[in-house]
Amino acid sequence: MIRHRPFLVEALTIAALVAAPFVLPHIGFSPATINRILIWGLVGIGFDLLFGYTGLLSFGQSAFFGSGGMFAAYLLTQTSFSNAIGALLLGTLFAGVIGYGIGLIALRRTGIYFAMITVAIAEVFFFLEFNPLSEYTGGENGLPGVPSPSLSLGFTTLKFSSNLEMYAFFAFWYFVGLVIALRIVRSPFGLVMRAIRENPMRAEALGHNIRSYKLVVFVIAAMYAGFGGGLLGMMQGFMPPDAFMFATSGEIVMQTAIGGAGTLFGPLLGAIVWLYLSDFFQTVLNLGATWRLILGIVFVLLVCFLRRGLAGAIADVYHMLRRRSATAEAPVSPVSSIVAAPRAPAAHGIANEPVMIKTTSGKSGPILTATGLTKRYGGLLANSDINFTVNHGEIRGIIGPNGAGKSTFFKMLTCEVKPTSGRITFDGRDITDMNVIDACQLGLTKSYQINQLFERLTVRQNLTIAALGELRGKFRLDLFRSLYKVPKLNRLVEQTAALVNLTARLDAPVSELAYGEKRRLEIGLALATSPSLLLLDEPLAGMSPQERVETVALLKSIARGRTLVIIDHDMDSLFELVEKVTVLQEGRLLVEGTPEEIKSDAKVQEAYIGGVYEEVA
Ligand SMILES: Nc1ncnc2c1ncn2[C@@H]1O[C@H](COP(=O)(O)OP(=O)(O)OP(=O)(O)O)[C@@H](O)[C@H]1O
Repeated sequence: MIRHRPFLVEALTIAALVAAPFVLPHIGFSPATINRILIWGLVGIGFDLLFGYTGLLSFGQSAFFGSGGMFAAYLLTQTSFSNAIGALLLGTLFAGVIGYGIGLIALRRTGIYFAMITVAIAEVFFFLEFNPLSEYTGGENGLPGVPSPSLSLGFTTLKFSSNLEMYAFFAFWYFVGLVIALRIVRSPFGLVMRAIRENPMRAEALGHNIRSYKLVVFVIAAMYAGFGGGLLGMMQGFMPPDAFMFATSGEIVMQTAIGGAGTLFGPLLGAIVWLYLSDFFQTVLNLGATWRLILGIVFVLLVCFLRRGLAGAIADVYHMLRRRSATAEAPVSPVSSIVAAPRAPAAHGIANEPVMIKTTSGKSGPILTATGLTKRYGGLLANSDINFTVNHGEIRGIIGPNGAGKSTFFKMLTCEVKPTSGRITFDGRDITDMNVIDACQLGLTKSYQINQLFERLTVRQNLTIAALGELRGKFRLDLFRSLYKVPKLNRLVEQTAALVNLTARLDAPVSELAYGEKRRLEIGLALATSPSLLLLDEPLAGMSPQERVETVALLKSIARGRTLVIIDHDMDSLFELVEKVTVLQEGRLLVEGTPEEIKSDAKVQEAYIGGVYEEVA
């Protein structure tokens, strides 16, 4: 087991920051380069939260770096404002406000389209700086005369003018930035960020409003960049216009890739390598313009051979050594970053604790009603005029040949896709026009036919992500709250793991699970949202005969006191589980009845002639 050592990372960082200005000059780093590394490292922390933790690749950080820096420099050089730290913070705020506006637009798209929008935004800001706003930014001359940082204590003023004094100032802010980021990644908010990176579709289906989470992270990254821009102006005594250049964004991306994304320290390590090599190639080897070519080749080699970057490689070696030395202990699960997500303390005697996952609690009557449900994909009628009712506490099966429209039907019920016509009522509310996030928050969710897990996280983290949707609602700005401190979280996670028989695998990464275990986790994710109605889409799909027997037994125990609708092609198993069966064929409801009635129904036999039913009947 990996023990979580509080403040170990922080303590090591302080030690490294204190030692760096005395050690690095001996291996060829100039004092100015060391200060620059800290600035890039700090900007990179914000970028890493956005890219490494949330999976959003932005090429627009130069816009915020330049805006925050110019704003602070303008205050200090063109107005009577003389408080250096105040100017830095106002520049940061300015970058955050711009980040909010841009985030609202850019985050409407995902993937490559999001990245391309950020490229365009960086270019727009570069143009604005040089042309319409040159009166404020100095255009191609930038803003000269930015004072070095100082701090007024009332009785005296601390000035940070020499390289070493400036280093102390920058190192302090780097540390503050790091501590803030560490708090964020260790919070419930931080775990949702990783869920978005791994599988945004599933994060939404588990009730998280991922658009709001992404916007907050985008603003945070913009603020880190804006603060770094302010520091750059103070370090150089001049705010350069090239802060706005696209190359600035590119360097942040490359340094993070070299150092290792999703580690927080990666950008700093990347900056060390990048700036050292660029200094070395230019000033020591006098390579002229060729230095860019060599640096490019080094970048390609590093990224190809260290796919998780330097920080990832260091973490891998560290965990390998720990695994070797801990032969007597249970196998250690590799973590995906230097900063392992905190492990909640183990629950004791969970059998005696109050049950966190909702059961039907004695309600009766319909929980879900679908009326005239129809879904058309272009010319194809996937579902046609389906009327369907499920009562509280009922276990319903849905069968039908391949392509009968079963999965489409589930997608409409959970509000993943909008029906072309018809209405859906859940627990007395019309949910037809609702989205999947709100449907999950209401207590309606499903497990997927093809696993939709958070592959690079552990089983515990997977279940925690699902439980957080239930316990925190669709969005909460708990950036600085510890995961340990979310009430009831640990109990809900442990009880869900027990229900799907994964207690012994809680700290294993999903990528190490056997297929049958992954299928159980798929069900566990849906269960951890504590649904009032759980839809299971082919829970037995792809399982071996032995796994099927075990999973059917598991489903029987889950079914107790719950309302379930289960789709499966394995009719023997399904008929063992359910009280009533609905048969779909070619998008239409063919017939409903008990398993016995369905087995002997002529229409069903005809629908399946030559198909699955004939084989199992
Ligand atoms: N997004 C989509 N766009 C276009 N057609 C779709 C889409 N999703 C499903 N379909 C079509 O709708 C029909 C019903 O598909 P659906 O997946 O709901 O069937 P199913 O009964 O779940 O099948 P299976 O048992 O093979 O999973 C199929 O013809 C399928 O090709």
